[in-house]
Amino acid sequence: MLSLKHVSKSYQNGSEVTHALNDVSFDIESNQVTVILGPSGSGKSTTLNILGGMDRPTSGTVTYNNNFINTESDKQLTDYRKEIVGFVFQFYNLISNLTVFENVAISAQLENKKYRNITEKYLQKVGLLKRKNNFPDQLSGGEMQRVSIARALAKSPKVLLCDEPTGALDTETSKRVFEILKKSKSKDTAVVIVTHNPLVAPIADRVIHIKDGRVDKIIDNPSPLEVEEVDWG
Ligand SMILES: Nc1ncnc2c1ncn2[C@@H]1O[C@H](COP(=O)(O)OP(=O)(O)OP(=O)(O)O)[C@@H](O)[C@H]1O
Repeated sequence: MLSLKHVSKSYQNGSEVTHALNDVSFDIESNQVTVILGPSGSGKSTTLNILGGMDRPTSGTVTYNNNFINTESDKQLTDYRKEIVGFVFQFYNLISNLTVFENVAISAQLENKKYRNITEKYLQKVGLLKRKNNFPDQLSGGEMQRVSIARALAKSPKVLLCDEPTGALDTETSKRVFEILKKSKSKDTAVVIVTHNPLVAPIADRVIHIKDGRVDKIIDNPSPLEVEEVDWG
């Protein structure tokens, strides 16, 4: 579905060049949770930005359903981000002067006139319909993250990209978020979770280990664990 082939990415600041990714190749499949795992500075965010069409590789190719997204125009890349990708960020990125309902509705409206029903459906799915008239600062961190997942899902993304989605949450709250993310995979949707936390690996169908900007190993897991079955330490 989504495929990186021989992707390298360098950043140039003045005379200094940082090689963030070196010859990275892997596939992301729908109906799977893929965890991209690696220590700080290993290149995870760079990988996610390239998968999400927010950045282009220095060399190599990125394809979505066999279409090259690395060579597309800015307009096509914007369409890809808008129509195909949903994002979940570590610090939620909710709009503070909009209600929970409005934060999700903005995203639902992008694609459908029935945005009220869609918004309520996904708020229900993350267990927050009754908080729809609250503002983000009236919610806990875990609740804000669940709203941000509802917002991402409301546009029916084919690829849900999550950057350290539980990085700011305690263990119990994180488990609820992972349960929702795990349920979000479908035959039409791939879920990608970027994290430095190796405890997340057992819930994934595929784990891509990144080290020093390279793929260290790729592990396919035919029987991933349920969130409740994992020893979270
Ligand atoms: N815009 C940039 N300009 C220069 N160097 C960059 C830039 N973005 C990332 N880097 C460098 O690329 C390397 C990989 O960074 P990246 O953010 O992808 O790692 P990461 O695994 O996501 O780290 P973390 O878990 O700390 O967020 C690092 O050495 C980083 O300093």
